[in-house]
Amino acid sequence: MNKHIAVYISNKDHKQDFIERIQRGIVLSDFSKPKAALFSEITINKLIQEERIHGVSNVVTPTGNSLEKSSQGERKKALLNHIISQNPEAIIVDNVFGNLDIEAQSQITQTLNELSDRVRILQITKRQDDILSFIDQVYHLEGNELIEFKKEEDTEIKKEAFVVELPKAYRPISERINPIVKFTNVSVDYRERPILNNINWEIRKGQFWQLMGPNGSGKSTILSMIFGDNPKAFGQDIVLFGVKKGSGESVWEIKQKIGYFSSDMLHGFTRLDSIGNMVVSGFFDTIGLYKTPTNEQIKIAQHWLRVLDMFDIRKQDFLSLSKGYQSLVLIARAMVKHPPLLILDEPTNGLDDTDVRLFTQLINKIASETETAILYVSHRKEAGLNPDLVYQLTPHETGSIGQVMD
Ligand SMILES: Nc1ncnc2c1ncn2[C@@H]1O[C@H](COP(=O)(O)OP(=O)(O)OP(=O)(O)O)[C@@H](O)[C@H]1O
Repeated sequence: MNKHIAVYISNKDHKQDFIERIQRGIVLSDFSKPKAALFSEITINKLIQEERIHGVSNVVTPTGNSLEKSSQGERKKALLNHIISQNPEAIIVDNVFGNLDIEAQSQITQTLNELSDRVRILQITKRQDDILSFIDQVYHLEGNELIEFKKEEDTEIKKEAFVVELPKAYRPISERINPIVKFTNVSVDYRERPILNNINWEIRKGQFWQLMGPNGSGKSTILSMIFGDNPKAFGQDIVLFGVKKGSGESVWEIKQKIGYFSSDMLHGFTRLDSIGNMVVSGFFDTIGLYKTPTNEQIKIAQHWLRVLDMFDIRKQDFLSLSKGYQSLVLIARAMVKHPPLLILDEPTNGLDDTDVRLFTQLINKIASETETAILYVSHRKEAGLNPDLVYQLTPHETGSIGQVMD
């Protein structure tokens, strides 16, 4: 009988180091290299790097696109199929459901269930709800040691974490900017493959939206037309902050009005910066501080640090914080300029249960105390996070159509 193991880790544990120790046979040696394959975003990122260097990858995606041009979900499905085709003795499964839509989650659960008859599975997860049903034993980490994990009653006091009121708007959000985003009959295709079909959607001041849709339905494509410089936006009827896209405004001008946070940002920082500098740098849309902030900007940033209860540790290195606390700092960084729109792109991917609770409280506070509209993109319905409106993309052969759900 196979013994399947889960290790329930928190953001305080160094996941990548832990996985490396497993692969080197230092711990859980049945899952060392080359016996066990690694199903993880770490592997996907490595494959994308290789693809950039060599131009090709032997991992085939369902659309035939390169991994880099594939959606997050397509990449994960392709990697799992590739791993299965290699017949490994064991698989390390890291953050199994991250970025996957509900249907893909149930497909992957079924595939792993079937595999579990012949392949040993080691699951690494930060979310208790994600522990797969066939897992025989669950551990958690204490330092480098594995300790048997028993689900305890949730003894944590669920008190409100952020008691300080949020700072008032730095510059009032103009009454005239409404709607903030308006798409009229927007259609997109890539190499003649239709992705979006006649999208009509508007985001109004202060609204809290969730953008949903299965993997590959075009969520990131929509975001890149709002926030990025996707060339597909040109010639389309997209109005951002009252200005038609492509009519002369620069990407920089648009970004000034948008606060953006994606869980991917947590992997991008290498240089050392203090927590305080990180927050105040949000006024300049730079990572780190290159300009001298005004006294007003410093005051607002300090106010946000007090909201996060991090004022006293503002001089500490940002990178010394856990991923969960780093996310909170980056939300404050996105919010200091009090933008009309805050985009949260898969924000809880990779966070642990405790951090998600804090994160949810901060977003709810922003939704109730500011006039900033929130666009939250995720497959996950986080308990306690309640968007007012959902925009649902449903794929069709002629491209995804969009619908407003209440
Ligand atoms: N530059 C590109 N060239 C070709 N195809 C692309 C490109 N960018 C995206 N696509 C394709 O467009 C489709 C929509 O991708 P998009 O990333 O917008 O989906 P998504 O809803 O965000 O998916 P996920 O939830 O998996 O991240 C996918 O099939 C993807 O492969």
